[in-house]
Amino acid sequence: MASAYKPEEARVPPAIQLPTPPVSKFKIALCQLSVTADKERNIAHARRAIEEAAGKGAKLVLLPEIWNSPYSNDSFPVYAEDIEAGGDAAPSFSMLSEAACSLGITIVGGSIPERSGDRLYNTCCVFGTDGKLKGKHRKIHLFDIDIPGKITFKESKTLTAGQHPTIVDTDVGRIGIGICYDIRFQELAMLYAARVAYDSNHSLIAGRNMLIAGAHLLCYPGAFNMTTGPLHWELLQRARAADNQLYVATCSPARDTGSSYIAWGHSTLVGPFGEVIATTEHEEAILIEEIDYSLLELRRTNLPLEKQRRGDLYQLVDVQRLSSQQ
Ligand SMILES: NC(=O)CCC(=O)C(=O)O
Repeated sequence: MASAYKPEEARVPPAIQLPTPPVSKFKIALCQLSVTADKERNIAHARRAIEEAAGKGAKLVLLPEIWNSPYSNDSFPVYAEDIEAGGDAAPSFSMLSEAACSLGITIVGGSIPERSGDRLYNTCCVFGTDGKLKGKHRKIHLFDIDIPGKITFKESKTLTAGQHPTIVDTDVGRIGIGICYDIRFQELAMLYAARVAYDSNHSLIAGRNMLIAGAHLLCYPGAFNMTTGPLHWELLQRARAADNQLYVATCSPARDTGSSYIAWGHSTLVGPFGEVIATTEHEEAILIEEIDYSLLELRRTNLPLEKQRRGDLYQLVDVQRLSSQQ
């Protein structure tokens, strides 16, 4: 007997169109920066890199995970900034806001240690072309791993995990944000990619730094390590891009073999077919590449995964959304 399955009826609620991005083509810059123990130098160095990227035509600049501080549990409390207080309490944050405004670009500001009350977070701030904060993502999945003889790290010794996925509407499209270890959790990327309208006007869900309905691009500032980096870094980026048929951009600090945590480097841009568009080695670099959003529809027409998804057998559930409805 023929199956009664009708994919277009199985989705609840129905998928909406991918939102039309405000630009079709633009240049993104991945600034793979060297990071030192000198915070002032790190800030000035990042400012120069952003300016150079903008001078070369980048409309979106992505910075690395923890670019203003060494990546260590000893350093996080020392270098942390009070983003909500701003001003002198948050010099890295203030620099990014000023740079975005004066250069007229969007900045996905990598991440910095953030202090909020008695808690510390690993936080990415997104700035619009007016320099205003458009979104703030606190790393949701803390990097706690133990591979004996290779790498052991426990971010949870000092950091608290964020509680919300973050998707931001910018002048260069709808961007889902994750920080490093967040890339391992495919559900987060799927949630960002899901073309499901929860609110009739797609407006912000009350009290949450979150908007759902079809990201064009996922940005992951990240500092993978010398053990998992060679095996997983590119694999995960390509998987997130191919599964969700969108762009994925990552940005790492440059490698410093003298530091306690040695970053893998290899900042990369991946297209919606899972193809590596551009990548770099482990030294300092500013990678500038074009993003062409017309490829999103093309690849989704080539491979109509959204129509073929078996919503009658499995569905992605946003548990926060469900619990806010109860
Ligand atoms: N900073 C991080 O989250 C590192 C993640 C990482 O190296 C991994 O293997 O995952």
